[in-house]
Amino acid sequence: MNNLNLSTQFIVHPSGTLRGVLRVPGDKSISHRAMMLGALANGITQVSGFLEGEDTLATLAAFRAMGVHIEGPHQGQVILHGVGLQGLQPPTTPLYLGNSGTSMRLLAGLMAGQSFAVEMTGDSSLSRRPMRRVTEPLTTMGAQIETTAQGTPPLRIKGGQRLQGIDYHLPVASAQVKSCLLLAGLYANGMTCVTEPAPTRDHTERMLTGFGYPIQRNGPQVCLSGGGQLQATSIEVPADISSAAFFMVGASIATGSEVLLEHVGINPTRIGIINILRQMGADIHLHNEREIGGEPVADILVRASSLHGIHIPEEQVPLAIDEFPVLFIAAACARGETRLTGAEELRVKESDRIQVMAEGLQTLGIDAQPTRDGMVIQGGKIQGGVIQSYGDHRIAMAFTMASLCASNPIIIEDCANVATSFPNFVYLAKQAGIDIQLKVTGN
Ligand SMILES: O=C(O)C1=C[C@@H](OP(=O)(O)O)[C@@H](O)[C@H](O)C1
Ligand SMILES: C=C(OP(=O)(O)O)C(=O)O
Repeated sequence: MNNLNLSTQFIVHPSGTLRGVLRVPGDKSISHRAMMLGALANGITQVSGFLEGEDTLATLAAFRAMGVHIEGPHQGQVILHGVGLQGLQPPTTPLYLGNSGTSMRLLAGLMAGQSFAVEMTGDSSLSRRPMRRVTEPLTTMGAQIETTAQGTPPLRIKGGQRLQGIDYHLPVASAQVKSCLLLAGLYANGMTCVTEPAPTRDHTERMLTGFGYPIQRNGPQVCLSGGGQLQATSIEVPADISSAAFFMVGASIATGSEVLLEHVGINPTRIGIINILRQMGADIHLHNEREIGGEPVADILVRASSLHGIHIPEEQVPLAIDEFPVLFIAAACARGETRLTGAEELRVKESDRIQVMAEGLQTLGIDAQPTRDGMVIQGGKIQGGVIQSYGDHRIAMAFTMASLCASNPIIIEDCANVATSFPNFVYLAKQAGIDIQLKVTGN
């Protein structure tokens, strides 16, 4: 996000192969949760590998605004002087959360349990995103929250309410809603249980365990009781598989490529990208598998291969939810038809990722037909063209990878938000062999 009326373009020329050893930045989901739990723990939490992206910095700034002393970030190191679950101070201004849905939805759960009122705002994209999915169950727990008439931000949370535990069945597979309710449950009377319709990322559950908070898992259900304490710990954040995904697809589609992605989180609830690409014929090997701070990690070796279209299994959708923009690029470069169904959630991300990706692929000469809940893509020859990313970081990075199969340059508009999740994307892309220029113009 910038507020100086600057416009940021990527100009990407077709280039040959992707090569090298790359370490992409820290996992966004884990970085957010490390700030939240570290701030609310008793004692000092040391975090390394923190993602210094705009989204996670928004979460960090929110806790500073509520009186938490936080040192850093400095080269991914953050030291949080936890204030305990009851130790936050009322912020003096609304909490501005930029582009970050994760910040707003998870903080909604935490803020519902505070004794003071909070207002949370965001940029134009976040201000369009649906919040009833969190405000409705939080209201059932006893919270008092106002949204716009459309159920979008700003959120005004009254505070000072006694929350009651809830037994909630998620209507959509969403880790943000699950996490929001578990975090509210820390402040609730009795037990809070959340049942998910399909597995979603479980970083909140793993990290709560790491902070010594008892949780019970029973198949699709996870429960905790309010009234406990978080004990400070140290956290090493692995590299983000959602950022690595761009290079996994890039290396798969660019002839002669070989890329080693180091220290990437391979939590089973996040590896849809590996499962789907392998089913399409990708050459992906995991090396040096290990566990770090309760999260599995590996080095991922990807070599070029000849991809073919598939019908993406629906159970993989929540496990790859942020990777579909770049998976659509893989599909455009694959032989035959790729069909995605069961992914209507893509319509309510930073942009409508079904519509925006279909539009961009069509601009590049690909037959991509959007459907209510997915897309049908015929692999083909990618031409050059000018793509609108609509300020969505993952759209901008996905079309950068399309250049590896393109016949002519691709210009991508409105790319500043790449800094929300992957601030050094252009640098790493260049290092790996992509011919990318960043052009910033004033208007
Ligand atoms: O919990 C999280 O950290 C996230 C959950 C996902 O959102 P949903 O829960 O809305 O699917 C994902 O798209 C987002 O980037 C991060
Ligand atoms: C959907 C995303 O993030 P958020 O919901 O936190 O804005 C994303 O990073 O792709």
